[in-house]
Amino acid sequence: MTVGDHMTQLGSVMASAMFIWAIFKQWFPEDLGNHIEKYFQRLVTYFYPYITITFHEYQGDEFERSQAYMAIERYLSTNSSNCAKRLKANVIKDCKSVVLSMDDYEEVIDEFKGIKMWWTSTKSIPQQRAIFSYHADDEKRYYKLTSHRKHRDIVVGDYVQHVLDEGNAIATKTRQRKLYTNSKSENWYGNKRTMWSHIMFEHPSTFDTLAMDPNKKKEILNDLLTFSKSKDYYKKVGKSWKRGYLLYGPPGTGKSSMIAAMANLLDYDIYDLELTSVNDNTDLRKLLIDTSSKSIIVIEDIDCSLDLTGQRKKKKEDKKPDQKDPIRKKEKDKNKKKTEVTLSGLLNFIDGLWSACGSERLIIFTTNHVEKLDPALIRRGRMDKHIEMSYCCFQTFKVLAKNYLDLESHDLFATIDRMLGETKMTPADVAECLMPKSAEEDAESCLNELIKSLENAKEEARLKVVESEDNGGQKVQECDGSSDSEDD
Ligand SMILES: Nc1ncnc2c1ncn2[C@@H]1O[C@H](COP(=O)(O)OP(=O)(O)OP(=O)(O)O)[C@@H](O)[C@H]1O
Repeated sequence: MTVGDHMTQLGSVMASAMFIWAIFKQWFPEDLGNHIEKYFQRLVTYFYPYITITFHEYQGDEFERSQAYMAIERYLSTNSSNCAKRLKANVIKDCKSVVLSMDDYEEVIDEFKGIKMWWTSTKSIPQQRAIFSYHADDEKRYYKLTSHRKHRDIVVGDYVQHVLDEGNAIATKTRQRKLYTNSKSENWYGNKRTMWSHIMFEHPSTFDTLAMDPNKKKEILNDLLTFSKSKDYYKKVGKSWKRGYLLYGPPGTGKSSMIAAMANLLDYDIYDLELTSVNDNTDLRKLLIDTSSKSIIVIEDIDCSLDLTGQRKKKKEDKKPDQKDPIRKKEKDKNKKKTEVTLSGLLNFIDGLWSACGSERLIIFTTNHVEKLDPALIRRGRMDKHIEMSYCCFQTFKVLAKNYLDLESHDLFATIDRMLGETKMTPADVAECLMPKSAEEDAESCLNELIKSLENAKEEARLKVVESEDNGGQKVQECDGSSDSEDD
């Protein structure tokens, strides 16, 4: 008879005993019943020849999924999915591959140094669950490892460590990066797991495809690589291992493309934090705690997300009546209603005590209006590196021409170089011109289209200047006129 058979028999004997006890318990006084139950449990433990260890998905009040649970999940998916009969399938990578894991209450057997280990995946459902308030997220999952008591040292020491190491190694090999976004605070319920939702992150932008000044690009690349290798350095200087980047520049200059390239370079997840969906500072902290290491937390268009812009300056401005500008007042009121996250809450999020949870993290703000931001928000130490993404220059154009047309040189390049110096066009607009619109369109016609667009942009800019000069002149005349009338 195998250990498994013994275990099954013992299990059923004990289950029967428990059942009988449950029937008779009601006939005993409560105190006596509890006493008997306690000693009965001890007796069972004494004779039970196995040890069991449970690994819970969430431990105590922690927000994060247990690292051990996740490592075991990966280990069992890889090593035991062949023998499990009931499996859960997770489809990943655009439905191209499937990862199998044990279904609830499924059992598999693993072998280590000739010793059998039984793994069961189980879940507990809250006892006082009300039928209407019950939600799948309230279930608490755990893995149960059972083995013979005589191998206790090997099981607790070597085997558990082996499973965790293997699980972590699998994670590194099969890691699929994710793009998270936060759901509205009102929709968080159950066991804290609904704060972030995600999709697989598969953005093609890299530092090779990113069009910008090559020296600036190299500097950013080196900065990122140095950061990712500086765990010990950060520890030595007593700083938490994170770095802040401020990306600013007009729309269409590649701020989002830069973030994607950073994530691809460092193999990090992205948390796209929508501040307007966060109720208050407490919720902001909860979100932060629920992010993982090796990640980028992005707040795009920080100037629009919140009424955080130049709060100190704002105090002075507040004295100016908003009645003069009803649209601005309306906008401000709308922002106030949207969220109660404050500047100090956000500063805490970036470098307060809670920000030290997790490590190897980038925090990135993007804005189209850097001048509007409160200096406290972007001072060095918070936003360590300020990166300006600017209009297309010739160097930028050359990268785009290589990406879009496979061209490294052309007779028209000289004209484009001169024209880019004379007018402002974003890389997004240049890229649009360079993209062939039909199979017949060749590289030269794309370059000609770009030249035409540049001419148009130059003409539009010239007309704007003339118009504003005219308006300026008119205003001066009006002023002169009014002073004349006063004199009169
Ligand atoms: N510097 C760049 N290098 C390569 N491609 C770029 C660059 N800038 C813009 N593009 C192209 O233009 C598109 C829009 O750029 P992107 O979204 O990165 O700009 P953005 O600055 O984030 O704009 P917004 O401020 O409106 O979000 C991208 O999909 C990309 O194809």
